[in-house]
Amino acid sequence: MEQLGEAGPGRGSEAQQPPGGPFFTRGEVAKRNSCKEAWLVIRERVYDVTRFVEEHPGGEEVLLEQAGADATESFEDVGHSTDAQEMLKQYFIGEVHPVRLGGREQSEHSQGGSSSFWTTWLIPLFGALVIGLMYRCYMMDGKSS
Ligand code: HEM
Repeated sequence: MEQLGEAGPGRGSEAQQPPGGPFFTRGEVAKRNSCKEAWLVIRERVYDVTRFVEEHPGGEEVLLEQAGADATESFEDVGHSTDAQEMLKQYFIGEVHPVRLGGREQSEHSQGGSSSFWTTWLIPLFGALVIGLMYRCYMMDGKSS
């Protein structure tokens, strides 16, 4: 709910052409999937419809079914009126941020890359050191006898 406060000033006229944030991941939206908190994604924008669920002319069930998910298709399939499109603004809280998602995926990849670097180089290096030491001991043994 803390994001609601943050998003407050962004409502109204700014919601039509949001300036940028706040941004939410689809994972964050997916957690808001109950009647206590119901968020929807419509055209890459995030809407908090918690207080609208009971007022929805199409019934609360359809909204709760879509809560936490991307409702773009269902919203458009119904052929909502321009009034309904206008109403969206009231519930706008932010946008889905694909860059942030991409960034996280990338960093996971690079982390995986660095761990494979260690397994690729450190283990063989350690093995070579042990073999070298064993060879040296073997040679010294040969010399002493
Ligand atoms: C914040 C999102 C939504 C808003 C503001 C909204 C608003 C409205 C409004 C104002 C109506 C009255 C008819 C009209 O003016 O078009 C309506 C009807 C309806 N809505 Fe929504 N709606 C939303 C999301 C959804 C979603 C996600 C679904 C789909 C599952 C849905 C399904 C329906 C249905 C089935 C009707 C009844 C249509 C009819 O009686 O012909 N709505 N909605």
